[in-house]
Amino acid sequence: MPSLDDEHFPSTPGKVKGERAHAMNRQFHRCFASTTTMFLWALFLIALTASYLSFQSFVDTGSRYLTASWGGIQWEKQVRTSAEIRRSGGFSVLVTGGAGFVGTHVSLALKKRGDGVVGLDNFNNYYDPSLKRARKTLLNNHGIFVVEGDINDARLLAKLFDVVAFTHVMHLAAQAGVRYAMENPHSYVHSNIAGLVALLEACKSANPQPAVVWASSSSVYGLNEKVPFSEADRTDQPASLYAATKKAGEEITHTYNHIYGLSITGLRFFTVYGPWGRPDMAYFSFTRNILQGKPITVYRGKNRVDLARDFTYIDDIVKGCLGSLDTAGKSTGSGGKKRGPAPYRIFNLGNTSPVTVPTLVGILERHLKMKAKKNIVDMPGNGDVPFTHANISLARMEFGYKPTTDLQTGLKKFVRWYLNYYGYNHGQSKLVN
Ligand SMILES: O=C(O)[C@H]1O[C@H](OP(=O)(O)OP(=O)(O)OC[C@H]2O[C@@H](n3ccc(=O)[nH]c3=O)[C@H](O)[C@@H]2O)[C@H](O)[C@@H](O)[C@@H]1O
Repeated sequence: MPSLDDEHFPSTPGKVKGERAHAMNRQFHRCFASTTTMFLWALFLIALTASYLSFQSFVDTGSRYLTASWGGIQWEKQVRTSAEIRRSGGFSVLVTGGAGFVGTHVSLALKKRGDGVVGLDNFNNYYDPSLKRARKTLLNNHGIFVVEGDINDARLLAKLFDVVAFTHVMHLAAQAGVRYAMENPHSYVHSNIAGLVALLEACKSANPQPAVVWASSSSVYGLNEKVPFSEADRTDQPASLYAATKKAGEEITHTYNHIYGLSITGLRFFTVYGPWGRPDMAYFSFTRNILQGKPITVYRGKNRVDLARDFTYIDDIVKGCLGSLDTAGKSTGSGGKKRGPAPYRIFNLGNTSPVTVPTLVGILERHLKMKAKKNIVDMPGNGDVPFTHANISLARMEFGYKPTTDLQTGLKKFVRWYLNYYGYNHGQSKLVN
């Protein structure tokens, strides 16, 4: 049986040898030529990719400089002027989340008493950014400059500390909202973990180091059932990713206090509400829906028990924030080196009188003079906790914290603001959320 080779090659042995060698030579050349071509092509493609990437980074860098909303002599002047202290013994405070709900109120209160204030806000679209812009205008009208930028931008933070020797940082920038964490978990890690670390890095390196007061949350109590919630209670059972990032923040700030001597105060806010509030919160979205004649969803706990919150009015929270700043105590480090122990404190800032969600709806109905269309549904497993209730004795002892506004009074002020801000067209033209 002829082999395959015999079929392909002539039968004369000598010739076969020469022909075969020639053929193999040709094969080799062809092969070599095609390898070289492939190699050249590969080189060409690598060069093309590299030049594309460097072009992209050139475009990015270029556009960063073209579109950067910070930097320059005029910008620095605005920052410096805004940070000017106008009372003896006053502070210069960097307020992160400056165009946020609590940030706006705290900034105004600080400015009013003569402290210097610079806001920092990234104006993200978690909720209607036009509300944040309106708050910014309000702040500008009171001589407060709000820098547009992200707490994750280390260069911006370094620049701010370069321009102003901030005595305090009121850190309120965060991804808020308990239930949204299921939709966009990474935004919580980005702002509440990475952003917090970026901020603490800047604070620890600053010379002098500022004292840091920052917003933790009542949600850290998670599945804790002991009431009222005291600072020493368990906080190792968070019910939502949001709560977990706030709890992580308490641990992270502790390490910066321990290693670098940063003065740290964490404030556990309890469901803060009021004028200029957050449209994603229940009292706000209920008001909008009631005015628009749309239904509202009222969650109900296990065994048909109503959910309850220790709703806390914004003016009381502001007093708590200022009291915390006033008693913060100094950071001890400088240039990233600890010089001695610094204070590390955590306080509840609540109202101490929980109110059920249906009662909240009833109060809104009375203030709005309209009936709500209620859909009552069992609380979905979305990170919510059935109730919150603050023990505030620690804050009372430390800086005389004493909330004075009940929900009825506070919601009346909120509704007045809401109607004034959105008008009687039920907010349809202004609200996005
Ligand atoms: O105290 C806190 O630490 C937290 O307070 C609020 O979180 P939450 O108490 O859940 O506030 P809302 O979203 O306004 O909800 C209030 C109550 O209304 C209920 N609710 C909410 C939305 C809704 O459509 N229906 C409804 O019944 C919730 O279950 C909850 O019991 C804030 O949104 C958080 O950012 C903050 O950290």
